[in-house]
Amino acid sequence: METIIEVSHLKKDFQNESAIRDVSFKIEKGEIFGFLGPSGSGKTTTIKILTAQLLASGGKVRIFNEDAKALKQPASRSRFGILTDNSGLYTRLSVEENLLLYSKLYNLPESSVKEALTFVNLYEERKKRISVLSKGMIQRVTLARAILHKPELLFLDEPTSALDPVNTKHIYEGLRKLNEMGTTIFLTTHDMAEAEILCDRIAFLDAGEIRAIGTPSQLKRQFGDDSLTVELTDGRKEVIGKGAEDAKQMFEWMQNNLVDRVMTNEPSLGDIFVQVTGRKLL
Ligand SMILES: Nc1ncnc2c1ncn2[C@@H]1O[C@H](COP(=O)(O)OP(=O)(O)OP(=O)(O)O)[C@@H](O)[C@H]1O
Repeated sequence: METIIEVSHLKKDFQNESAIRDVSFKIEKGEIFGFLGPSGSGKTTTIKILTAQLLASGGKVRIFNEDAKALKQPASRSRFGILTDNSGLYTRLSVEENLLLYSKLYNLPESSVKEALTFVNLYEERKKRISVLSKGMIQRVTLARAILHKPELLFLDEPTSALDPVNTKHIYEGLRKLNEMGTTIFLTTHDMAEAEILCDRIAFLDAGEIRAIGTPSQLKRQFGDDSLTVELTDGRKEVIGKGAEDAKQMFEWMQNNLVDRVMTNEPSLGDIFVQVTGRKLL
């Protein structure tokens, strides 16, 4: 396995406030890794440090096995893409003109613009000026710009925060396709469903610290119980475990055709977040 991002003991202090406290994690090539945390937990600060837009107060960040500062070198620029809320688009130019400028910067063929605009479902609106676009459309143009050069590594800060459900689904499908083609993705979100749908692994961030980290199913196993709720045809609801006595009881119900539905009692990511932080993910 090839490690693409390695963060050790990362710290960031702003004046008197500690925004990131001793954060460590590794991301392997081909992963979609999600930083899940409420507002103010340190997601944007982390992504800014990882993309060399902000200096850390302590710790180490290595991207592509080099110090994160190397991302500023022209040779590294084509290896990654970033989506953040500061769009940096030329508002008087059209969607297409903005992307054509970027395609020239990266020496890409013009066809890359059509491909990226189709990816974000904006090809039909390519002639519109940035100044007349909605927030969600601007987010999609910024995403198109981030993926224009099919980077090896993509940083996405809350990629669907301004999108409607149809475009959100479209973007999820596109990101999965990009990932299948080899792009490693680091994304931040406060949307548990998004983390569960997209991410291979998740870190729960709270007040600048990672409280839990793992695949969604590892986290559910670690923090959940493995009981089952059995709904019986006579209307009873019984909770059973996985021991021998419970298995015998289940067998008996099944023999007597009494089982209507069986459901696992695994916790949602939201339940786990409440369990590890003591507060809700809003
Ligand atoms: N430039 C700055 N100066 C001072 N404090 C800052 C600065 N940037 C961030 N902070 C503080 O650091 C903490 C983490 O902020 P950050 O923007 O990383 O959170 P977040 O998880 O991305 O939140 P959101 O989901 O609302 O974007 C917050 O308490 C914020 O006020």
